[in-house]
Amino acid sequence: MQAASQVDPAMPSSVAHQYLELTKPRVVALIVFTAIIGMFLAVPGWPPLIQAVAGSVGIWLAAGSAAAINHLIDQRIDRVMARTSHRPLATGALTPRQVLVFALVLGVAAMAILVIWVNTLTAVLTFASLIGYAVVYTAYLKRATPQNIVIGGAAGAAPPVLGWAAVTGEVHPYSLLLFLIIFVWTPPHFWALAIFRRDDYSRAQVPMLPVTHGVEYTRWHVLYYTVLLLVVTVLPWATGMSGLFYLGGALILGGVFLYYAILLLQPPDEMFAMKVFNYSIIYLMALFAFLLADHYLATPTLRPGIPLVPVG
Ligand code: HEM
Ligand SMILES: CC(C)=CCC/C(C)=C/CC/C(C)=C/COP(=O)(O)OP(=O)(O)O
Repeated sequence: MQAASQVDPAMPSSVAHQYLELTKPRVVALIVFTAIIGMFLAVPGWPPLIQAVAGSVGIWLAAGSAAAINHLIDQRIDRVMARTSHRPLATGALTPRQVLVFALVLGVAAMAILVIWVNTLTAVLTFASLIGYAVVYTAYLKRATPQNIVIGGAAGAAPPVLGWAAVTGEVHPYSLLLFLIIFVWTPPHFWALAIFRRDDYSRAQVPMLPVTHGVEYTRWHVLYYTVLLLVVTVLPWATGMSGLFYLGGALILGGVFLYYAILLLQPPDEMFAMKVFNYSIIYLMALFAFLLADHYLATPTLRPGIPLVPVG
């Protein structure tokens, strides 16, 4: 079965659809979702409208630009791997020049929007994330070390910090907790998929963990990071950022993730790794939804009252 591909390769696709495909729309949708939750958590009521809307659009365009640059740099790899062989550059539907111009237009528009309507701090941090993913991860780490996605995960984990900074102009310690959650979530998210797609990576000579260290080793590392994730997701409650409603949700979602990770050690079938991968996406979406719901529903008295920073 074809894993989470964004365009059915059997269907004729419009030029607009090909450009959309370059932006990795579903991945970027979840990235922007986490940024928007960061904005809502940053303030007691509603976040300021202009900064919130412009911040979301700017982060979305920047992430789309980074994804398009990833397509450009990864052309050779994408052509070799079954999962990515339908991509616009791999099939020749778009030329490298078209992709470069598109990425530049998105990137420049993102920076202009963030500088003009949001703030310089958000623009600088977003630019750093763009370079972190498009250049540091894609051009270097991905080809250099099986720890590529652990280190490179920092770019994908940045959006809640970007969202928080967009509406407050500061990097708050609480926003770094949200960064930490996505950072620790990334290895089980990706390695589950990489286990299933290991032949693709092996053929493309990309040193992903299941290729360099084997499937068994990778399964254990999915489990280690899932345990760590369960611990890290308690921190928003333990530091007084979120209440018991969030904690309950985090423990249930994390418990299910842990159950999946344990089953993955002796999976019932070959497809099971993809079930873990798919659950990882539902997990992150639901965890951030719990953070948001808790922010508005839970009463402060349900919090343990150990704020990271002095209140007021
Ligand atoms: C270094 C960090 C990451 C790596 C290496 C990674 C890797 C991947 C890969 C290889 C896919 C399959 C894509 C496809 O088949 O087209 C995928 C899918 C996905 N990823 Fe990640 N990911 C990372 C970070 C993130 C982050 C930070 C988010 C969101 C917060 C995210 C959300 C998603 C979603 C929603 C999908 C499903 C896309 C679909 O259904 O087409 N990923 N990821
Ligand atoms: C500005 C900003 C917030 C940037 C966000 C960066 C971003 C778009 C992160 C997405 C992470 C991702 C899909 C990694 C997979 O790349 P891969 O090359 O390993 O996967 P592939 O084989 O599917 O291309």
